[in-house]
Amino acid sequence: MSGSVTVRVPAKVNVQLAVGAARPDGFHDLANVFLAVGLYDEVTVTPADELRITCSGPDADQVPLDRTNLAARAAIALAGRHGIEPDVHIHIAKDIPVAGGMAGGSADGAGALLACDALWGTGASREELLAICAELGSDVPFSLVGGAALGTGRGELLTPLEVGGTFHWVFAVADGGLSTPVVFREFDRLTEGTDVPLPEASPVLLDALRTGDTAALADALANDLQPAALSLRPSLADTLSAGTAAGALAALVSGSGPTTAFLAKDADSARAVAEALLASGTCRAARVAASPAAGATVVG
Ligand SMILES: C[C@@](CO)(OP(=O)(O)O)[C@H](O)COP(=O)(O)OP(=O)(O)OC[C@H]1O[C@@H](n2ccc(N)nc2=O)[C@H](O)[C@@H]1O
Ligand SMILES: Nc1ncnc2c1ncn2[C@@H]1O[C@H](COP(=O)(O)OP(=O)(O)O)[C@@H](O)[C@H]1O
Repeated sequence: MSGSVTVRVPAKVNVQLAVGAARPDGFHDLANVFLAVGLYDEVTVTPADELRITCSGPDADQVPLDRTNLAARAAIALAGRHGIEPDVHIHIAKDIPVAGGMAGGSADGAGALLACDALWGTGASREELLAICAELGSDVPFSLVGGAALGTGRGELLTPLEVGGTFHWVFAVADGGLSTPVVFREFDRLTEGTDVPLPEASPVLLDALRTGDTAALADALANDLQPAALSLRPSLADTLSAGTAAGALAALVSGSGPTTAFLAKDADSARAVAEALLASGTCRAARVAASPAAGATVVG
């Protein structure tokens, strides 16, 4: 066992996030239409005397460097199944906003899993890798597969989706994160006493993805967690308005937030919206990215 393996893993945006009522296990059934976007973390694993994690990048100080890190949990889970010690140095080059509703931790979990599988020669099947991903978190299987997919159950049961074109996005990064369980709890509070419908994917939205129709996708974007994220962070309404005023076709909170996502007509428009968002002072950073993006990929 020698050398290192590096895996590149994309962020995601949820183009539709339909949320059902809370289940007895505390999770919510979802119709979660994931789209991988071209913002990436890179996870590098190198043999070491013991499990160790380091992280670089603008948000590195917000990433846990102990065994709660999803990348560490992935290495431990794979090693445990194959009767080996998870003695690796995991380095995360983090470009995905932390606690931003873009599945950065999930990306690192999927990336570390694929990287350790290659480093250790464990030869895990795709099914085994996906099963470990689902144990790590609801979003982790999608980080492995990328592209676009419908996630049902708590989001971990994936059906790949066809995407017929390139979509151009701007992501406005907020100051500070939002906790995913806290946002789901706020959803429960806001929907208390109402009949929460069973979550279902929108055929119109799936068709817009399949045909690569940006205007139709803009009309169909939907996030049931958005009212909860806005209730917890009312200032996000200003960011959403600033992006649409700058020419975005549509705006929504990405997953549990607080990152906000703006769908643009084309790459030039995306750059203009990003500049206007930054100038508006309603976000910490504005990032441009195209979709779909490939899932976790060994790059070195
Ligand atoms: C909301 C979504 C949308 O894709 O992601 P983010 O926007 O936060 O990235 C996901 O459902 C988040 O997935 P993930 O971040 O993997 O969550 P998990 O670790 O599985 O669960 C964390 C907590 O979120 C809540 N949770 C998560 C998924 C789900 N279907 N129902 C839930 O109620 C539960 O309180 C759970 O304890
Ligand atoms: N590798 C990791 N990168 C980022 N956060 C991680 C990681 N492992 C565990 N976490 C924890 O997961 C929380 C959620 O982070 P993240 O996955 O970036 O956001 P989100 O769930 O909103 O997409 C963080 O606050 C952090 O405590």
